[in-house]
This record gives sequence, C-alpha cells and structure tokens, in this order.
Amino acid sequence: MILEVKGIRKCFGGVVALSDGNLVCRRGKITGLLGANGSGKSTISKIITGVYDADCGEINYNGKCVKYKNPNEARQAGIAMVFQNLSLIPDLTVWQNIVLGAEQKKGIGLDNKCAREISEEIISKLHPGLDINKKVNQLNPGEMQIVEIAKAISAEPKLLILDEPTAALEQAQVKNLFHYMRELANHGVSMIFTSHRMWEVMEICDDVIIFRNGENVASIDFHKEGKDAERIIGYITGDSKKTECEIENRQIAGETVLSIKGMNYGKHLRDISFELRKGEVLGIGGLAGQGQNELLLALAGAYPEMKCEAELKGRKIKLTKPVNAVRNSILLVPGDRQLEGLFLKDSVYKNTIFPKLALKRQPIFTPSKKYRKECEQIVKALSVKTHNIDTPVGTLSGGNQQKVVVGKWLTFDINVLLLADPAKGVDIGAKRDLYQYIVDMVKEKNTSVILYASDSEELIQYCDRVLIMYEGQLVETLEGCDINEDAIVSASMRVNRTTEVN
Ligand SMILES: Nc1ncnc2c1ncn2[C@@H]1O[C@H](COP(=O)(O)OP(=O)(O)OP(=O)(O)O)[C@@H](O)[C@H]1O
Repeated sequence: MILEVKGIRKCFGGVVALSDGNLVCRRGKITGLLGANGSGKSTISKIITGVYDADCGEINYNGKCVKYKNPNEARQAGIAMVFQNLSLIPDLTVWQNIVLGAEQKKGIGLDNKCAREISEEIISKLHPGLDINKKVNQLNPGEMQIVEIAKAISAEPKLLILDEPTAALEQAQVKNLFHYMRELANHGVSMIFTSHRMWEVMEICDDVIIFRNGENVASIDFHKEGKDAERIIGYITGDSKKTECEIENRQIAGETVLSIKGMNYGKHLRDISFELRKGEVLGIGGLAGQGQNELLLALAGAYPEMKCEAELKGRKIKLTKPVNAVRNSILLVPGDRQLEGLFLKDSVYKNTIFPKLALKRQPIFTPSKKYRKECEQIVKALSVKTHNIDTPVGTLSGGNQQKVVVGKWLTFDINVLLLADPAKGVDIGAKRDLYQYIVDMVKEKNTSVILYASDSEELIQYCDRVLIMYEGQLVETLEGCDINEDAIVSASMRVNRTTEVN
C-alpha cells in the first residue's frame, strides 16, 4: 500500500465537500476515483497534495503519516498531480513548461539540453510529433493537456494523481496516455485516475473507489470482483436504473433553418457549406482541433472578418458580431467554461441572467422574482450541486460549473443551439439529465442543435447527422446507421482518403 487516506472531512463555509473521505492506493496499481460532479474527488486529491488542509482525518503515504503544506512539498515527496485547470505559461515553450520549477542546474546556468531531452522522451510517448520548441499558446486544448501531463510525469513521481486528464484528449491521445500509464505502473508507479468516461475506467483501472456526497460508497478490485459497469454506475448515481436515455435514430426531413455557404476564416475554416434542418441535432466530429470550435464560434458571431453567406429561415443574416447571433436566437454554449462561459466570481443566479441582457427588448426593471424562479428550475432540472443560487459559481465543482454554462441558455426561445462539448467533465448521471433536457427541447420546441462532442459516444447516441471536419474543412457526412465508432474514427483520420483521390 503506498497511500491510505482515512476519515477526511472538509467544509468550505457551509458546504460539506467531504464528510468521510477514505481511499487506498496500492503500489504499481491504477486506482479509478469515481463519482458524480461535486462528490469530492478533486477535493480529496487536493488535500493529499497539500492544496487544501483537511478539517480532520489522516493521510499515510509510504508508511508515514504526512501533511503537506503545498503541492511543491508533495512533489518533493514523490506525489505529482495533474489538475483539472491547466497551470501552463502560454508564452513559454513546451519543454520550458515541462521542466518549469524543476530545472536542473549546470554550472551557474540551467541544463537546457538535459531539459529538452527529458521533455522529448515523455512527449514522444504521449504525442509523437509534437514540437517541444513550440510555444504553449500555439497549441490546441488537447496538446496543452498533454504538456500538463508530461510536466507531472517529468517529476518522476511514485504516486501520480490524474484529475480528469482525458477530458480534452482525442481517442488516439487517450490510447497513448494509457499505454504510458501502464508502463509507469509496471515500473512501480501508483496512480489515481479520475474520469467520467466508463470505457476508460474499464480499460485502464485495476480497482476503483466510488465517492458519493463526500464519502466513499464502494471500493471494487477488478481482479477479484470483475468489471461490472452497471454496478459502478449504480454506486455513482445512487440508483440502479439504466442511465442512458433512449434515442431513436431519426431521419430529419423538415424545413431548412440555417443555411451556410462558403464560410471562410483564415486557415481555421475553409469553404464550409451545410444546411441545418428544423428539429435536427447535427453533430460535428473529427480529431480535436480541426476547426470544430472555430465553426461554432463563427456561427456565434465571434469573428468579424469571417466570410460567408448565411440564411436563417430563408432570410439573409449577418454573423459578424455576437449580438447578430444572439438576436437571431443562435446561441452558443462555449467549450472553455473557465475562460468563455462564466463569470467565476459572480453567483449562479447572476450568471444565468447575464445572457438576457443582450436581448433587444429589455424590461425597465429586472424581473428578479421571475428570473430567480427560472434559475431555480434550471438548477433542479440539471441537478446542479450548489449551496443555493447565490453561491459564487467559481466555488462549484468543475462539472457543476459546466451545467450552469449550459443551463443559462435553456430558458431562451432558441432557433439554433450551438453546443461546444457540453458534457466535458460532466458525470454520467448528469450527462444523461443534460442530454435528456436537450432531447426534450428538440422534440417539444423543434429546436435545431449543432453539437460538437469530443466523445464520439455522444455523437453516436444523440445526433441525426454527423459532419466530420479535417483541417478546417467538412470532409464527410455520416447519416443513419453510418453514425458509428468505426465510421467516425476512419472519417476523422481520413482513412479512405487515398482511395477517394485515386
Ligand atoms: N474552493 C471551494 N469553495 C467552496 N466550495 C468548494 C470549493 N471547492 C469545492 N467546493 C465544493 O465541494 C464539493 C466537492 O467538489 P469537488 O470539486 O471535490 O467535486 P468533484 O467530485 O471533483 O466534481 P467534478 O467531477 O465536477 O470535478 C462541491 O459541492 C463544490 O461546490
């Protein structure tokens, strides 16, 4: 046993984040730390690494009772953590970020050659081909996440804590990471791995610990007890009913709501044309960073210099300012909740009313009673775990913040809802609630949706049609039973490209 955590309690003001947190981690094993959003996973990880002080409880690491004052102290003792929020410095290169804070000295200077070699070795396993001399601000979110992971690995930890490291990664990168994690485990490194994707847990973990409402409700050793996904989901959600909402595979033949022709924006978007039908859920797939986010941002009016012919319900519209999009009820739920989606210091309630301020017809007095009621309804519908609606949104767990990002648009009368990876970091039960809400909205109000999801499971399950993007272009359309994992992966990787060209 490398780590044993007993009876941890942690409160933030009135919020009990952990009531009785217990966790064990065996040497050379990968332990899955699972649980719904807000169940206390990040908090216990941060207590182990000295970010937070526990109110009570005990941590035994390597046979000693320990209490670290900060992550640096934990790192020196051999515990490294990959946090949910990246800690990279955008203006430094990949290799400078990887060794930052742990630079080797050479004479009176620093040993840059050695630093480059260490970085190259780790990066070549996680993301072969990534140039370590590139600045971090030139990388896409998946690549940044890889650098963050590489940084933790470069510390040569005995215990590595990975808090949702795969949320921003595409499938091939996840496979590389898993390969490396197994190699590290074979060399005796212990790992705690958090993810909301069940297939990942099944593939990489040796055992799992499940948290619910700040305490652990189950520990399962896969080698002894086998891998039963439904049982695990039951522990996470607290009920044993099937978690997926049933979606029939629909053929949408309704009127065209949005028509886009010749959309161009630098090298990010190249000659994009498509039509979106009424009541359709149109998926956008492809490897990460192929222009999917830019496409949604362009539709939301984020790029004044973007060129395209756009029609909404047969009427020509402009999409060169965000206000054009909002006033035509083309609404974006952005992908990076911390940077684009929320005012972190403001309350849940205030975050839900800000979008209403962009509306053309503003009431003279804010109808707070009505808006507060709507906010309460959203919090309930999406099971946002918050003390109350006046709680600062920045204090909510990552997944619960994401629910507020999505929820604030749901009271609008929407023509086109643009969703940029809405379920990233959202737990399995809440993901079901979120998509159920969207599916109901599509059915009841005939709303049209464009959904970019990094997890192809979500495209397969919820989309009527999927457009695959590659290097800023739309390269393939998948419909009906062609929307499956194999077809998405091969279209994303342009497997059939040579045969097409010949
Ligand atoms: N700094 C903080 N201030 C106030 N409350 C906090 C703070 N950090 C966490 N909490 C609360 O503690 C609870 C547990 O949060 P935690 O981040 O540990 O959950 P989690 O299981 O990691 O969730 P997720 O899967 O969404 O990342 C949540 O209700 C959250 O709102």
